Amino acid sequence: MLKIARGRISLWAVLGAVFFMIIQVIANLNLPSLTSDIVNNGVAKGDISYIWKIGFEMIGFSLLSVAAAVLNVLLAARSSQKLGQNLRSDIYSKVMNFANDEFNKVETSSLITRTTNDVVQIQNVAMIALRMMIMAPIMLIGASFLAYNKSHQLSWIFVVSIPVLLICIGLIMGLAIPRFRAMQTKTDRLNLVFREGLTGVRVIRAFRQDQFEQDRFETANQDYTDNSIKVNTIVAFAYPVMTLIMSATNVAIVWFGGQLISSQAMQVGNMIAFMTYAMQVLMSFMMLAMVMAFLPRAAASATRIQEVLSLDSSIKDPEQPITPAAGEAKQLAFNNVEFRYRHAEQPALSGIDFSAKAGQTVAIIGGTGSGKTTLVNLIPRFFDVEKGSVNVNGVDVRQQDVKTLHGEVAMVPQKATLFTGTIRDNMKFGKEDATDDEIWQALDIAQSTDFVKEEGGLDAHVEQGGANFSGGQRQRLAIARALVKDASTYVFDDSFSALDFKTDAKLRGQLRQDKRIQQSIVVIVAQRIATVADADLILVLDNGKLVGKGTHEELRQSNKVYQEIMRSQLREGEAGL
Ligand SMILES: Nc1ncnc2c1ncn2[C@@H]1O[C@H](COP(=O)(O)OP(=O)(O)OP(=O)(O)O)[C@@H](O)[C@H]1O
Repeated sequence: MLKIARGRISLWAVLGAVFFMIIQVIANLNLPSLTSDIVNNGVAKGDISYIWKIGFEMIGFSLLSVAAAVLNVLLAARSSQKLGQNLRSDIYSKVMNFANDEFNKVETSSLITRTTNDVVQIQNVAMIALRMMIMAPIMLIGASFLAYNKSHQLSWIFVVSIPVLLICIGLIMGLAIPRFRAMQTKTDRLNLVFREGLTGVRVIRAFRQDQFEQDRFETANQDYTDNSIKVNTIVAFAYPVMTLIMSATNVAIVWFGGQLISSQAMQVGNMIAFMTYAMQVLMSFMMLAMVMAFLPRAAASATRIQEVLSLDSSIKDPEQPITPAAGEAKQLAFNNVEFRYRHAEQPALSGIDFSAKAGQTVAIIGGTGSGKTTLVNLIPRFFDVEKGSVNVNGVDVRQQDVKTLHGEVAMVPQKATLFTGTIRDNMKFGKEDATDDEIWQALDIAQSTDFVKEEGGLDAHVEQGGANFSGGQRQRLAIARALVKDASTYVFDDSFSALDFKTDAKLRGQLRQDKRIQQSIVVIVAQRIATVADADLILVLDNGKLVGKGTHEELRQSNKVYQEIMRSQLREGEAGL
């Protein structure tokens, strides 16, 4: 836990909090002694001026204690909130730099729990640490010593009450701690089921799985609730037990103290002070117990946060990045590439070898799961190849600065993702200073002008994930967003499949005529022969292997897989040729 706090919490604020806490405890420890003085020497002897004098001293210590407590709380609250803020920022920027592999290691829902709930646990424990964890030991030692000083004869009461208290605390904590620990994993599960239900709500309805999903959520919810109820019941049980022990201690002090007073072996003031110190001793144990209850849960949270923070992105910048020479003709080359997903037995791609230069279009066609998406994901180095190399503009992608490389590749992923904001905000994603003219031009090529105008132009609102647009419209907006960016390679991963034949053809026609695109390389992943037919180079993939490479005419005449795809589409009247 200390590891994740290091560097994220201000040392000065912590030292300040500790300092004021020490002042508060010293002031609190002085008050019972002054009470005993006022009773023994003032009240008992009727010395009014002594009562005034000690009374003022007591007011002074009380004010000092309050002021120190306020300053301690302020500093502790500030430090713990800052710690939480820094942790959230660090987790977020770490996750943003994750490669695809790391997302497979930690579930997205768990990442959200770790950034929110787990961080709150750390904040809470930091707050408690800066108050109770400092206060309890000082108060325990100070109060025990002062109580013994006030009355040696009554000190044996501690010998009974402290072990009884410790046994009760031990039993309660023994029952509560494992359940406290389980809270985080149960929160994870609850979030996972809730998130899946939310994102898949339409599918759930369409498959009439509402009841199944509801039951699944209820099970997770019930599990979480049962655990919370158990924890709270145990903790609630602690309160009356502690009060009982404290009351019993008080009764014992009054009983035996009274006998000592009547035999003139003790003064009344000393008994009152002893009683207060006894309460402070027992309170210290209770505070320590509370800290112990919070610590395991926070320790579990700290481990979960540390797991994320220590995950190193598998895609790293090289020590000495090579920047492709400016002004040279753009090019893209795959040199005998082999790639395997982590833990996969078979390579997802092997023997991929092709190259393209500025102005050319490379199309990739193949059946479902043949490796098309995997291939294009290697261009912006979302994964590293196992053998061979991927070169963008003449330099191996592994030797380039990752951010610079991403600047060179404009990608339209298979699943179009838009962000909350306006259409303009979304369009500027790849080029912050894009002008409205540039945006309209990109929207025009992407065949989106009409519906964007209908929606209210560039200021039209885009809901979360682009929910207020149809699948085809989202796809076109994602295409336009990529076109706004100045890149040397434009990748369209099955982006035209949601378009009808006519729009698809029009879009590709306009793409070919665009001056900027003419100086770049276009990579199109498609299922339809019509979409790939006019490409300069068509790659035919089958089961991760490159089984055909050439133009439409060449492949049509000699490539069996290509011919089979053509035949199946002609049968279905889909080829559009
Ligand atoms: N993250 C992943 N981890 C492990 N295996 C994966 C992963 N993504 C894809 N694969 C596997 O790699 C192979 C190629 O998948 P890929 O998504 O590249 O195919 P595709 O040709 O794009 O398919 P589609 O046309 O259906 O999108 C498949 O067998 C798939 O199961």
